[in-house]
Formats: sequence, structure tokens, C-alpha cells
Amino acid sequence: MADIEYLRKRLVAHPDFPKKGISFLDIFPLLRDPQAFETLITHLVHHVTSNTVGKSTSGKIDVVVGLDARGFLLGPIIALRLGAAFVPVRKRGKLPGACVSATYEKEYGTDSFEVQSDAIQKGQTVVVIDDLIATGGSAKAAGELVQKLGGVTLEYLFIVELVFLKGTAKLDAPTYSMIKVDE
Ligand SMILES: O=P(O)(O)OC[C@H]1O[C@H](OP(=O)(O)OP(=O)(O)O)[C@H](O)[C@@H]1O
Ligand SMILES: Nc1ncnc2[nH]cnc12
Repeated sequence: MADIEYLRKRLVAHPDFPKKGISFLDIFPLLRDPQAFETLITHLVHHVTSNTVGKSTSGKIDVVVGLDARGFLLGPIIALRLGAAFVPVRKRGKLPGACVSATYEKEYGTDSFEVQSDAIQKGQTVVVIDDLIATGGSAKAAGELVQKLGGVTLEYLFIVELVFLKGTAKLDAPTYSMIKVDE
């Protein structure tokens, strides 16, 4: 299996995308490389089963919440391997039926997230997954939605953390990031 350094080397930085002054870190090269993709999924599942499940009173993770859009590429695979439900948190206006919503600021703009009201039951244990945490606005909004439905977020998982933006300080549960980027 490849190691974390192998993954780090495959991240590609795009200056001034999507706005001037933002250095956009692209995770898609990792997904193009089956060895890297398998490593990152196996690593995150191992982390959850060996560290996070022990914090759950039910002895399992009930729900994996994935964030629109790149969290959708990771969440369902991890949910299947954990035997958990997958629940999407989507940008506003995309989900049918009753929803709860939260508006948030992210590194390059404002957005709103929604989740279906019946997607998480009171007391269910949750891990939230996304590709990257920058300012933490997106993950914080997702955590608020889980809380509104009565779910218990045990951990936030990311492939990449932009440490200098201090996004994890906004979150109400521990975080785990495979790759920390310092500048
Ligand atoms: O920590 P933050 O400052 O909130 O930024 C992180 C979020 O920004 C990116 O998504 P984006 O909203 O660009 O959406 P996309 O996945 O649909 O491209 C990224 O995938 C995270 O979800
Ligand atoms: N710098 C960045 N690179 C990739 N995705 C992001 N989402 C928010 N900031 C980002």
C-alpha cells in the first residue's frame, strides 16, 4: 500500500483558482491513481474502526455524512466499508422533501447546505467527511445540520487540512486530517 507521502506528492496546487489569491489544492489526481485512492480509503476506514468507533455508545458508526460535492466521492465507499448509512449534505435547492438548512462562509464565498429531515435519527452516531478543510465554514454548517436532527457527530474526517486557516477550531468534535498543509 502507498503511504501518506505518496498521496501528498500527488496533490496539485492551482494558483488564483477559483479567485485571485486562492491557491486551490486539487485532490482529483489522487482519485485518478487507483493505488492512491485505495490507500486513502483504507487509511480513513482503519482510522475510524480503530479510533472513532470506540467513542460510540452504540459500538458502531450509524451514519457517514458526505459534503457536496467532493465529499460524495469518498463518503459512500467509507459508509459501505463501515456498514453505515450514507447521508448527503447538499447545496441548497437540490434535495426533495422536508429539509433543514444552514448558511455559511467558506474560503472563497458564501453558500447554503441542506439535509433531508428524516435522514438522521435522534441519537445516531455520525462521522462527517469532506475532501478538504479550509476555513471550516462548510464542515461547521454540516455539523449544525447533524445537531438540528439530533445526531451526534463523533469526528470530522478530511484528506487535506489547510492548517494556517485554523478551520478545525470552529468544529464541535475532534477532526482527523490525513495530510496537513502548512502554507
Ligand atoms: O473549509 P471551507 O472554507 O468551508 O472550504 C472547504 C470546502 O470548499 C470546497 O468545496 P466547494 O464549496 O468549493 O464545493 P464543491 O465541492 O462543490 O466544489 C471543499 O470541497 C470543501 O467542501
Ligand atoms: N484552497 C482550497 N483548495 C481546494 N478546495 C478548497 N476549498 C476551500 N478552499 C480550498
